[in-house]
Amino acid sequence: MNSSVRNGNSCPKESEENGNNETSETRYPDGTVKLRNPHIELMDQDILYHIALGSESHDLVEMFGDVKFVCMGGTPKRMETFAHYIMKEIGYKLPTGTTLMDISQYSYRYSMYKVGPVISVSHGMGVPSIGILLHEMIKLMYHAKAKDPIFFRIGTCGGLGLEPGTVVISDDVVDGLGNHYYSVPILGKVVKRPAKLEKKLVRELKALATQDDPYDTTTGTTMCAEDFYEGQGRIDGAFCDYTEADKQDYLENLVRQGVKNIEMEAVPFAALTHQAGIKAAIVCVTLLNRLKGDQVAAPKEVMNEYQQRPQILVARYIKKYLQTKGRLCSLDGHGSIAVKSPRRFKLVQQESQTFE
Ligand SMILES: O=P(O)(O)O[C@@H]1C[C@H](O)[C@@H](CO)O1
Ligand SMILES: O=c1cc[nH]c(=O)[nH]1
Repeated sequence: MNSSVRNGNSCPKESEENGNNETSETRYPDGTVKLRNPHIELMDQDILYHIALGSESHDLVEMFGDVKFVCMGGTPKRMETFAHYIMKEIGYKLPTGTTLMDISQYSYRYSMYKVGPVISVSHGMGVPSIGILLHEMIKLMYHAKAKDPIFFRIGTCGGLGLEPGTVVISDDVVDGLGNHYYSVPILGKVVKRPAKLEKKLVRELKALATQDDPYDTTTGTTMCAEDFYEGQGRIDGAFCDYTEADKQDYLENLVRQGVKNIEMEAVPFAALTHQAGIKAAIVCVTLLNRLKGDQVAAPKEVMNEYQQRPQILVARYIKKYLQTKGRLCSLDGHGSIAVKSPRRFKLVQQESQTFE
């Protein structure tokens, strides 16, 4: 098949690309998500196959209408852990005798938990896997009529010149060719979707890192690779046709271009949330310094502790947001929010930045 590049029409015009593409094209005035797909509303039902939900089989407004945050990360275990952690952090109480359930368990693909206004969902590894999940999560937010949802990726990565365990908030993303867009072959042509993250959200997250954190939190460009081994310049895959020196040159060149970390989902995550007009951020912890090696060799306990770090930062954001909105957190255990009178917390007073 002849593959050509479809330009222009597929990329929003520059005027649409300020901020997070929050134009009348991407949001309804009440903050609910607008789908840029005319076919969906003409369908009798929309089956969200990979998360085991459907617009007719489930009351999605009742189940998910209160969602404010969609947090995703690679593994089901991390996202189950995050669900329990955020439950404690926001003071959410489950009804007596109940436990958290994996809402998508019968998809046998992704795992999803809901804790009041927070969804915690696994996305698997790599671009196609997170791409499919993003289509279905964006449609879920649309069907649920959730207002102004914010998406987070809570991930792991390889660092470039950073101490292992450093938290990186992505302020830009590139693919393995240095492109700032998501290239998707559609109907035999490559469509380019700008991969953009909202800078304000990056600054708000960075401001939540404290001097007391026993690790660094930094911002920078994230490279999204198509593969863990050769795609990230490793020499320990099943195949390798380059030398250690070639690899070192490549990684050092990335550093000169401002790349701080390498993972495998940043580009579709930034592009599809941007396309949907959804605020989004990527927070990853480095498991190793790629300038010093390829093997992920940290012991399990160390790795588990590292993985909590992005969760801690995102939980601070969620707590602060709910505090600022006066919604922390007399949750009644049924997914609805009983609003408490707003309290101004020390953290809110200390920070000069406010949430919209
Ligand atoms: O969120 P995770 O830890 O899955 O992110 C990175 C990128 C790939 O999915 C995976 C490779 O080990 O880890
Ligand atoms: O080096 C690493 C570590 C975690 N995840 C990646 O994609 N790369």
